[in-house]
Amino acid sequence: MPGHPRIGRVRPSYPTTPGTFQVDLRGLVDLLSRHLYRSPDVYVRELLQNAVDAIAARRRLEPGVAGAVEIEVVEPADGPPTVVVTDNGIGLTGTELVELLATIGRSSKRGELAQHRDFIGQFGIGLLACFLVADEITVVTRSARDPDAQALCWQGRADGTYDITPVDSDLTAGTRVHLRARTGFEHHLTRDHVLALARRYGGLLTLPIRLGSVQVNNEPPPWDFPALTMEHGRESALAYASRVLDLDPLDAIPLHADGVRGLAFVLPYEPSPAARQDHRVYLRRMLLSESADRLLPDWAFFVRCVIDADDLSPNAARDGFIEDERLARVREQLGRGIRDHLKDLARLWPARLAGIVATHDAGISALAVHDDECLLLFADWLPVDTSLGRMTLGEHARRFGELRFVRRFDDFRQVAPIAAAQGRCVVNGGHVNLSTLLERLAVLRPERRISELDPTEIVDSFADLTAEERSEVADLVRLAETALRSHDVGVQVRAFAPSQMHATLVTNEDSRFRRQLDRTRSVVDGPWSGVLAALPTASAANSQLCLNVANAAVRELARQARQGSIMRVRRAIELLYVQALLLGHHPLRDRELGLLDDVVLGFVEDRG
Ligand SMILES: Nc1ncnc2c1ncn2[C@@H]1O[C@H](COP(=O)(O)OP(=O)(O)OP(=O)(O)O)[C@@H](O)[C@H]1O
Repeated sequence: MPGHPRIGRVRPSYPTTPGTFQVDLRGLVDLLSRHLYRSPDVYVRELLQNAVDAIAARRRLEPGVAGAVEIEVVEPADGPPTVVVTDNGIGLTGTELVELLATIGRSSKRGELAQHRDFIGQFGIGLLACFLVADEITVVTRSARDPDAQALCWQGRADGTYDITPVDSDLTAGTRVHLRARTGFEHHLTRDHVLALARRYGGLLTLPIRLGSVQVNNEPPPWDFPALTMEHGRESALAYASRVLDLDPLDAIPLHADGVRGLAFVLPYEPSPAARQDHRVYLRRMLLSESADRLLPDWAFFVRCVIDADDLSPNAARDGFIEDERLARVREQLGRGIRDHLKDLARLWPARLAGIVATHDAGISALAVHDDECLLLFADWLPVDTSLGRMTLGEHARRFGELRFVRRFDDFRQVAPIAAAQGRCVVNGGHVNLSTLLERLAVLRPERRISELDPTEIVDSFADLTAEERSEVADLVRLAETALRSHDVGVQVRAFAPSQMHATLVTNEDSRFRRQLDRTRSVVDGPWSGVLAALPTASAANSQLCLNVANAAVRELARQARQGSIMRVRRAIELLYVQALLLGHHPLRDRELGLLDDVVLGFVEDRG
């Protein structure tokens, strides 16, 4: 029938009964090497881990058995190097060889046994890492479960085939894994390389691990150093960081959490905000990763730590832990430990804490914007620029009590010399995030009396002139007002320090916006020019040129104004206005540029 497939009687070329998945082992190993493991070197970690787990399993059977792992490297002159790893662990029976070694994803360390958490492995894929460096894995094993067990040899090949044969072996109980380097991977199996890898991965294991006659693990773990509050412990920790992490840290912090111990080192440089947290993590004293992330709260970006965990679950790539409740709890506890240590520093070694915050203030500030806890922890140690120099917020609070800040860098530049001459401390809130942090701190710590300062307040605080002084400058004010009327600027005369300053231009937020708008109007064409033209222009009420009668040149100008030197005074006023604009980093509009041009031309012509 058209449109319907025909059911024919021809036998199909594929099996029609239920089957089992087949695995293309080479494809799987390629996948692991490219996407799961960072380097073929992980094969040493997987072999050591299996040996340690096998000894743990044997100890369940025979508590107190002395475990040991031997590594041997054979480097023949005319062939690829071979690595042999021997343990005296539980060994494997013939059935276990088929079920566990030859079944990908099958592990003896899951289920009921895993509850005891003696084992490091759990996924049943670790042994495959050996195929990254060898085409064949040979396992000779004798099970410790049966005193009469026969030694067996399992040979697994990268093409997915294996065979098992009984063999004669000197192995009493345990397992011996032989690997011969694949072409192109010889380097990974050379003696020096294997020794370095064994030290890296197994250097802190408690079981004796030997490569030939060399004991691989003879170092105490860093978390066993004497208390870091004791100078000796601190020195050992810092020396460890320099030797193992290639780091010269600002401080070492002891870490403790449920089933976790370790040290955190404060970085001596500012890490990029996007950088990963590269922590060195051990699982039951076996190195899991040197670049684990997400172990600490985000705010602790300035430390790098070394930890050993009993109970956290590694991810399949073994470059970190699985994100679960246990990890979340440990992260919280480690964060608390770091915070407590910093609080202790504030009390006992304030100079050390000041050094830490001085190095990491940009990152700390960025984080504190969203994290009140971080803000409160570090606030007193954050450095700020003030009209009286750089100091920490804590020092500011001790010296001045109340804190006044200006929001913009340009306002600070304008206000700082005047405030400094008056002995007033004004904080520059123009640094990234600082005014936001100060506003938040004002809410969190109201007793600190933190508030924004409008730059016009500075002028308002200048003492008024006496009646006599006022009459002396009356002509100057009149002339100046006339000269600047077309620029929408009012004029005041006051006496203020520093006396070298001729004048200051005081503007508020509104006039700054309008000034910016005026400037934009002059450069915008097209449909927007009509919209911009309809907006109001800057008004005199918002900008005030405050002339400083304490300045000798301004007093001379007042004298010349009284004598009627109208043009000269006018030109000088215009010059002082443009100078004040430039000092305050105000954008110059076209007419102010024209003014500057006129003034310069006037001087040139006078000279001519
Ligand atoms: N040296 C050994 N002694 C005894 N049994 C072993 C040894 N090496 C491997 N096995 C057995 O083979 C199984 C598979 O090992 P494999 O390394 O592939 O995975 P795993 O260690 O269970 O888990 P993971 O993938 O997390 O490492 C193990 O669960 C264990 O039962």
